[in-house]
Amino acid sequence: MQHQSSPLVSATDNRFLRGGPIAEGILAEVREAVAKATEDGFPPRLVSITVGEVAAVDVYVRNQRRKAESCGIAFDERRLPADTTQRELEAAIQGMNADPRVTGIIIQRPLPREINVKAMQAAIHPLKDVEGMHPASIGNIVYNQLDLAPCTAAASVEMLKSTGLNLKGLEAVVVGHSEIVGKPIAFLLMSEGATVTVCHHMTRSVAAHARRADALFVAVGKPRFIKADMVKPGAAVIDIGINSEIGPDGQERVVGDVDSDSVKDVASWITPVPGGVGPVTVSILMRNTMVALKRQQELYTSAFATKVG
Ligand SMILES: NC(=O)C1=CN([C@@H]2O[C@H](COP(=O)(O)OP(=O)(O)OC[C@H]3O[C@@H](n4cnc5c(N)ncnc54)[C@H](OP(=O)(O)O)[C@@H]3O)[C@@H](O)[C@H]2O)C=CC1
Ligand SMILES: Nc1nc(=O)c2c([nH]1)NC[C@@H]1CN(c3ccc(C(=O)N[C@@H](CCC(=O)O)C(=O)O)cc3)C=[N+]21
Repeated sequence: MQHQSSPLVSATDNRFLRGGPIAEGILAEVREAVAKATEDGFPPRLVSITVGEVAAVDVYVRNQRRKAESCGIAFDERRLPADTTQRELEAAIQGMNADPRVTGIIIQRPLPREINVKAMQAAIHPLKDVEGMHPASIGNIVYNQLDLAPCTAAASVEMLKSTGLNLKGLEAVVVGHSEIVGKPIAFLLMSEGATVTVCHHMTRSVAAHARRADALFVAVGKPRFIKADMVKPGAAVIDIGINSEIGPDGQERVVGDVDSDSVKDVASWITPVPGGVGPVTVSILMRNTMVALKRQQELYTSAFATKVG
């Protein structure tokens, strides 16, 4: 399917950090890894679990399937009914943990309120945690082991790196501190040597912090939350928000958290939505799948290797 690109993105305007080429670069490496693993008898397989009907997740899952299949990764979609209990979901996860054909498990958020998402994330075997959300995976990030990080956070930092800015000592401000986006971004940036400030809904003046940022990461979930007067001239602005709204033409459209019409005149770099962090997030998931597979392969080989003669 052809995605409509943001009207703001123009081929000649290099302030816009387009995600497509970065995503493609990552996928090219993944394709090679998939071919090699398949040849070695370890074909990768992802399982996506969705509970109930969640429109916001559909785009994400569709893009996951498309990218997985384009790399040769098998993709199974399990759609469980909205009234699935936590016990039932846990049992399904245990089954996948035990199934050697399953490389990685993705629990699509949001889950119904009755289900404890943290408990479910922890129920996934750490070796099958391709989203980097298991407490053990998060712990690895804190210990500066960065090869398998939460996808959106890793994608956001990848976008910043594509500017060529030196991250050491860079003033970075992250707005939003959710477990899947804001917090892991802060850890990754610290590991890269940036000086990091994290803002959330109790922060007294988000604007005062944001204006000091050389790199501003925004993951709040509110359209046009960041306006031009909150951005330092010359900054890199990484817009992680994915919000659906009705445009002036009465059509539904996807917008980020940054008022890009005004911010583009102040910032040196800005990521468009759509076409920015989103496609890179999905590619990182594929890369994580191959990191997980490699770990499983190593474990299997060391556990069962028999030397004859
Ligand atoms: N591109 C991608 O791959 C992905 C994009 N997203 C998008 O990113 C956005 C954020 O997602 P997610 O982190 O899951 O959302 P959450 O709703 O979990 O988190 C939003 C964060 O924003 C903070 N916040 C809310 N209002 C304010 C405010 N007025 N000032 C400062 N901080 C505020 C909240 O703080 P507090 O907790 O203190 O209330 C919270 O930490 C959404 O638009 C989502 O769709 C999400 C996942 C992946
Ligand atoms: N466990 C979990 N992890 C997530 O990371 C997670 C989640 N659940 N639930 C839903 C949100 C949302 N999200 C998206 C990621 C990429 C695109 C994406 O690829 N967007 C493209 C296409 C947009 C379009 O086609 O309209 C773009 O921005 O250009 C969209 C949405 C991940 N999330």
